[in-house]
Amino acid sequence: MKLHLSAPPSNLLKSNIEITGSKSESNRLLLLQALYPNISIDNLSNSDDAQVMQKGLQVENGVVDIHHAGTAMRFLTGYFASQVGKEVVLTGSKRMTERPVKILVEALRSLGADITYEKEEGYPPIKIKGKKITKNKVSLPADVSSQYISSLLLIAASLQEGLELELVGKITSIPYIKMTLALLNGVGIRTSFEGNIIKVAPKPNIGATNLVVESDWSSASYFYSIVALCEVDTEITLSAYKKDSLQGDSVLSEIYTQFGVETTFEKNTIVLRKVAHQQMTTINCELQDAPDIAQTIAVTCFGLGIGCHLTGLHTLKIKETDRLEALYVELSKLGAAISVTDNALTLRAGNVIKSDVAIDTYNDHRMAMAFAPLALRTSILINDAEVVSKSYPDFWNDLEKLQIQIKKL
Ligand SMILES: O=C(O)C1=C[C@@H](OP(=O)(O)O)[C@@H](O)[C@H](O)C1
Ligand SMILES: C=C(OP(=O)(O)O)C(=O)O
Repeated sequence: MKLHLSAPPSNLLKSNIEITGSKSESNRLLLLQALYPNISIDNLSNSDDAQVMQKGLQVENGVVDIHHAGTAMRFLTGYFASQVGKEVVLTGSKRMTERPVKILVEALRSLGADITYEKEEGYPPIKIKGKKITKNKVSLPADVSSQYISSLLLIAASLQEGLELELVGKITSIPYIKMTLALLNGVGIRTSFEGNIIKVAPKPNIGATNLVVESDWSSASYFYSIVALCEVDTEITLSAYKKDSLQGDSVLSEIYTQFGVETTFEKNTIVLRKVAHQQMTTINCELQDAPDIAQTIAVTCFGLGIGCHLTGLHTLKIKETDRLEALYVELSKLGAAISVTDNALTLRAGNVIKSDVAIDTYNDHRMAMAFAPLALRTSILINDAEVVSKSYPDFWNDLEKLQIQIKKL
């Protein structure tokens, strides 16, 4: 599906949007619920990734296809490795077979798990024969993906002796590890995280516990970008959010003050308001803790004609696509002066934005959603726009509630 997006010349918006639960929190809680059936969950994510996770958890034997869902791939690897009597082949989309799992597989093997590669060493598909895991100490590199660590932490309390992890190297995407620990604590599991050691105490059972998932902050990022690109007094209200979020991407509320977006927490909503402000020429942003909002921020800067230097982006190359390369190609098509390295992106201030450029999305939901707000500055086309369903199936419907005109071509 190819979409043509445009907006009327005056863009002063006022709107309310409801976003469903965080896909990261949802996929963690779904796994915990499979281990501890007394857990109930409200405001689950309606994303494809949460759906494949739910389906995957129901499989006892056979093939589990998690499509593009990185968290499902990594979290289910730990889950099936520790489920005695279950035997599955875990696989996914073509891109998923290029996203590494070796660090996690080696950590699980050193704990006694039975996992073998079906094709290429280090990558899905993998065959997992569930085993009782009795060892309780493992050390693993922490600088490639936090999802390997979360995967181990999520099964940790269900193991006989609990688990102690030693994290080696610079720890990446730390808020996601802290989110996992906070959710474990939320269901009554004891944990500690000191220096590079994480300990999780064993917990065979959990009593009736209800958890409400906060809505997805990464999805909120596209509305931050829209408000930044709109006129003063534009106001978008998003629900349901809270100030003490577990999601690292909530740092958006601070980052976007630089673009004149003010956030107010009112009851269970956030109100994003465009205010008059001094526009900067260039911003610097370290995103090691919030890699999923890099694309949104780069495009906002381009739309505003602001330069940026974004760092801490080393994990972007192994996500749904090589996001650094994809940003380089697509922003260049629009007229940007951009350069990227293996872990950083630099955009020069003051570009003219070319009209009617068709943005390729590379099977990456965030490419489609990050570029959509540019419709407020010029008309733009989005190729394979259905990719958004990975995290935000209602995205285009919600965009239509704003004054963005969407035509299917
Ligand atoms: O644990 C999670 O829910 C996630 C962790 C991050 O991955 P990395 O730790 O691989 O950066 C993030 O990019 C991903 O969208 C979700
Ligand atoms: C990287 C992402 O997801 P995952 O790694 O879970 O596929 C994302 O949603 O931006």
